[in-house]
Amino acid sequence: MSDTAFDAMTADRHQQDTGPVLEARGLAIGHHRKRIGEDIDLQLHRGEVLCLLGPNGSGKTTLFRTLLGLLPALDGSVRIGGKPLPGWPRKALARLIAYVPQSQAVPFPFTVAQMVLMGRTVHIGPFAQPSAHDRHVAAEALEALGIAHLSARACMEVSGGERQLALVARALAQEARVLILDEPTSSLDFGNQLRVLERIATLGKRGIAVLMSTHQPEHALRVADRVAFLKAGRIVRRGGREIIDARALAELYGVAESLIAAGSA
Ligand SMILES: Nc1ncnc2c1ncn2[C@@H]1O[C@H](COP(=O)(O)OP(=O)(O)OP(=O)(O)O)[C@@H](O)[C@H]1O
Repeated sequence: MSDTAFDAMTADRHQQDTGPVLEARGLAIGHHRKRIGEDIDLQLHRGEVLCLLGPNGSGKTTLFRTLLGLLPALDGSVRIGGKPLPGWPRKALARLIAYVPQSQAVPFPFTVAQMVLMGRTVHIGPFAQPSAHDRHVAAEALEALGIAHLSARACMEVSGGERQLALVARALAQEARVLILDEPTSSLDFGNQLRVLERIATLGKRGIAVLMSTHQPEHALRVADRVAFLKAGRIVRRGGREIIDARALAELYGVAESLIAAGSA
């Protein structure tokens, strides 16, 4: 599909706001053909922040990677913008969806600014250099996450949290319509957690669809329009923020309700 055709198609979809931008139906997920989850139905709409909560090993990352086509669906289907995932050309998908994985080593000596500028790759022609606009967007993303001062630093030489902020900045620079963020605040200090959450909420308001996982229910309470609980590879509960209560969390994480109540006292 040409870029122009793709733009026309997605612009048209956005105007009409037809259906979910991302949808899974009866999805089974796993590794090496071994199922770790099934019967997953999920819909993500434009301008919506959907938070996935679930214990360690419940399948959040596996689900994200399957939704992105990085792992094969073992059953069921994934549709992006109404079209089956396997029908999407890789490049078009890369322009539409940005993914921030849980942790990512950066083995090459890129600077933070260069890495964030890489978010623009999907907008730049095969042998072209980044334009002034590309640099501007990347600089804005660095600014938005409060890491402009790290621009010239090597990615290998910044802290894990700073690198995580740079990865979120790279996703912002990509200007994708769908963001999939795997525990985007996991190694951030309190202030940076709030900064990233605030950014996520803003993106939602701007019409970007965000699917994120978190181990902190209070983060979902801050930004989520909808919440889904994933337990042993199945969505066991879904709804608005109000589904996050002590009893539901106790059941999800297998701890006593009194322990949760004590933690929030
Ligand atoms: N590459 C792999 N090969 C085989 N099994 C895997 C692989 N990656 C993950 N798993 C298994 O799949 C299950 C789900 O893992 P996954 O990483 O999706 O969980 P998660 O909910 O993201 O966990 P966490 O909250 O700890 O990040 C786990 O049992 C895990 O051991």
